[in-house]
Amino acid sequence: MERTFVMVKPDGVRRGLVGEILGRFERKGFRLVGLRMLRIGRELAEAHYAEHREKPFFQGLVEFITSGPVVAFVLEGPNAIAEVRKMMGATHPKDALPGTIRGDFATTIDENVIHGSASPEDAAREIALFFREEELL
Ligand SMILES: Nc1ncnc2c1ncn2[C@@H]1O[C@H](COP(=O)(O)OP(=O)(O)OP(=O)(O)O)[C@@H](O)[C@H]1O
Repeated sequence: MERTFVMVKPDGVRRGLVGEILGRFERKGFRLVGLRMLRIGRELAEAHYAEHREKPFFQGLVEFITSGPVVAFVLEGPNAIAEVRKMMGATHPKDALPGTIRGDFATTIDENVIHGSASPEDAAREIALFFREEELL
């Protein structure tokens, strides 16, 4: 059984897509093991996106992810990391197929609605950044 970290970004929350997105993962059969709504601070944003620190879009990315509440959650299930990324669709919505979350709900790369861990190492790091052990049930 594998766990992954997922986050509905500020654009998804603002647009009222939380229920739709959580519902897709629940209907697929993943188990929700942790859930919180929060406004990300600059420090957490920079830690979460540390791998992109040198990229030209880093400042914009931090501004965006701190611009409003996000909904962060942990899902558990077989191959959860890869399956969730499949359901999210490609990072750039222009490449995301209809039927995926980004394919159905996003048009631009800077506001692409959802984040999901890319690897087991990322999942462990991101879950620990957002949740205490006792918050995962
Ligand atoms: N060229 C870009 N311009 C603006 N934002 C970008 C660009 N490339 C990536 N991003 C933003 O940075 C995030 C992380 O990029 P990454 O390449 O890790 O994609 P990802 O792993 O599919 O996305 P995420 O980490 O959000 O799940 C993207 O989701 C997007 O919001």
